[in-house]
Amino acid sequence: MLAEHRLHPSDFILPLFICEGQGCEEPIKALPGVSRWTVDRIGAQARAAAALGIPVVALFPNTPGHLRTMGAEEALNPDNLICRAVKAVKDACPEIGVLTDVALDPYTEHGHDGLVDEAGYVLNDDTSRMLTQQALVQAEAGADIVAPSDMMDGRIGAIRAALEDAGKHNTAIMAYAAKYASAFYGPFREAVGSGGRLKGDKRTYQMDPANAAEALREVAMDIAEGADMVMVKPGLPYLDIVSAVRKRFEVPTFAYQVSGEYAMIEHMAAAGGGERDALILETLLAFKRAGASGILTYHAMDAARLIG
Ligand SMILES: NCc1[nH]cc(CCC(=O)O)c1CC(=O)O
Repeated sequence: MLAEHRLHPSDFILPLFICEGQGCEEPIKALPGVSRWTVDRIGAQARAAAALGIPVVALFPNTPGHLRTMGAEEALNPDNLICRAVKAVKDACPEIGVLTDVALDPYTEHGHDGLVDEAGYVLNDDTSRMLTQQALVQAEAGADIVAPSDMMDGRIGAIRAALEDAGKHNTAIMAYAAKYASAFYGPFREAVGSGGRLKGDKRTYQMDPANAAEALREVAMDIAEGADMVMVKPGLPYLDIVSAVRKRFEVPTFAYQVSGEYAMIEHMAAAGGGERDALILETLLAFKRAGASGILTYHAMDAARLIG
C-alpha cells in the first residue's frame, strides 16, 4: 500500500538504563517492561537492538547513592558506570552507535542537572565547564554522539570547541535544544534514581510549556554553537514544536518520547483500554508525520519487531 509516511527500524534510538552489579536485570516499576542492566549484560541488549535494525542506543546510568555529591565529581571519572557501559556496548557490538547524556543529574546529591549555589539556584557557567569535561570523558570512552540534556546556556559551543581541541572531530553533538519542564519525566527519574532526591523543580533551566517561539530561539543558538542535530522533548505533547523546528531549520530533528508517554501507553493497554501494538505504532507514526528525523523511544525494540 502507498503511504506518505512509514516507520522503519532505523528511525529509532533505544534508551538503556545501566546499574552497578553483576549479572543483573532490575525491572523498573514505573516503566513496565523496561529494566536496568549491569554492564556485563548491556552488550547483549545492544546486539539485540542492532539485529532489529536499530542504529543507536542511548545510555543512562543509575549511579550508586554514595557517589552522588554536591560537586558531581563522579561525572568526570573515566571509569564511571557510563564509561564502562559505553565500552561494553562498543566491544559487544561495534556497529551500533552510542549516545550518552551530558548532564549532572545522575551524579548530584540533589538530582539537578547542574551545580547549585546555597540557595539551590543552578550555576550556569560552572556547570557548563563540568559538562564540557563530562562530554570529553564520554567521547574518550567511545561515545559517538554526546547529548547535552541540561539546558545550560553556551554549553554546546564549549563542548564543540573542547572536542575539536581533543581531536574528537567525529564525535557528534545532539543538543536537547528545546527541553520543556515537563511532568512526563517522573518514571525516568525513578529509573536513574534522581527523583526521590530532587529538591524543587527544574523550571529555572528547562522551558515553560507555555512558550513556543522560545524553542526556535534555543534551537537557533544551539545550531550556531555547533550542534549537529537537535532534539525536542517531550514528544507527543510537543509535536507542534518538532514540526516548527524541522520546517524552520532543516537540521536533523529528533524527538524524545519520554518515560511518562511510554508509561501512559503501557498502563492504558494493561487496563484494557486499547490494543498495545496499535497504540505504539500510531503514536510513533505521528512523530514521523510531524517531521521528526528519528525518535528516542522505550518502545524501539517492540516497534522494530512489529514493523520488521
Ligand atoms: N538530564 C536529565 C534527563 N535526561 C532525560 C530525561 C527524561 C527522559 C524521560 O523521561 O524518558 C531527563 C529527566 C529530567 O530532565 O529530569
